[in-house]
Amino acid sequence: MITLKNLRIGYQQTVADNLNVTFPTQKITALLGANGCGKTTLLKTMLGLIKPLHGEILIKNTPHFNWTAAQLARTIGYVPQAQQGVFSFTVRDVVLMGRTAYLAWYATPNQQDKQIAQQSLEQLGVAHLADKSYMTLSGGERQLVLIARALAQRPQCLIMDEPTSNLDFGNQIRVLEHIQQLRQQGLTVMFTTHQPEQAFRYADHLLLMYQGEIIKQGSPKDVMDLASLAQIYGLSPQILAKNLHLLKDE
Ligand SMILES: Nc1ncnc2c1ncn2[C@@H]1O[C@H](COP(=O)(O)OP(=O)(O)OP(=O)(O)O)[C@@H](O)[C@H]1O
Repeated sequence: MITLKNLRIGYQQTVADNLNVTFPTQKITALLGANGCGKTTLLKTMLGLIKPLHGEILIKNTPHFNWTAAQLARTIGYVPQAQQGVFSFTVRDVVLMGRTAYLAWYATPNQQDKQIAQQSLEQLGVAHLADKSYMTLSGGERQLVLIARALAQRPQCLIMDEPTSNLDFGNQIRVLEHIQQLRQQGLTVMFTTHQPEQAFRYADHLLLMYQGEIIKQGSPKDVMDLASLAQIYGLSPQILAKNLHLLKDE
C-alpha cells in the first residue's frame, strides 16, 4: 500500500537516504532505531508534512504528490505521541476532529460523523470518557482517544509515533493488543518504538534504522539478532543479552 523508492528525507541536511521499503498491506510494521536516527522525520514525510529531498513515496501505486491533503487523511490516520496533543475539548470533540477530512470547509459534523466518532470510541473501549475533558485523562486514556480519533478518519493505514511511550505496563499491552485487533480488522499499521521486545511480539515486519539507512528489514525473527540491535543502540552484544530476555538463547 505504501512504498518508499530511493527516498531521501531530512531538512536542510539529509537525515536518511536510500530508503527502499514496501510496507506489507494489512500487517503491522515496526520501526526501531536510536534517538535522533530519523524515525519521526520518516513518518512526517510519509504523511506529507515534510517534503522528500529525493526519491518517491507511492501510495497505492500513485506518487504521494498527486494526493490532496484530504485524500491522504482519508487513507492514512496519524497517531502522534500522546503528550503532544494539548486539547481543551471533550473527548467526543477530539474524536470528531478525525472527521475533518470528510467535511467541506463550511460544514459542521453531521449525524453520521457523530455516529462514526461514537463507534470509534466504542471500538477502543473508551466511550465512557466521551464527555470528559481530554486534558483530564491519563496517558493511557489519551493514547486510546488519539487512536479513536485516527480511526474516525476511517483510514486504511495507521501511522503511530511511539504509541506506548509514557504508558504503564498494563496500558502498553492494552494499546498493543488494540493495534493487533485493528490489523485483524484489515488495517495496515506502522509504529515506532524504543522497545525491541514489543516489536518482536507484535510486528509482522520490522525495519531497523541506523545512521541514516534502513540496515535490515523483514520478519522480526529474521531481522532481530543481538549483533544488529547492538549496532543500532551502540551496545555490546553481551550487555544487550543481559537486558533482552527474548534473544538470550541466541
Ligand atoms: N524541524 C527540524 N529541523 C531541522 N532538523 C530537525 C528537525 N526535526 C528534527 N531534526 C533533526 O533530524 C534528526 C532526526 O530527528 P527525528 O526526530 O526524526 O529522530 P527520531 O528517530 O524520531 O528520534 P527520537 O527517537 O528521539 O524521537 C535529528 O538530528 C534532529 O535533530
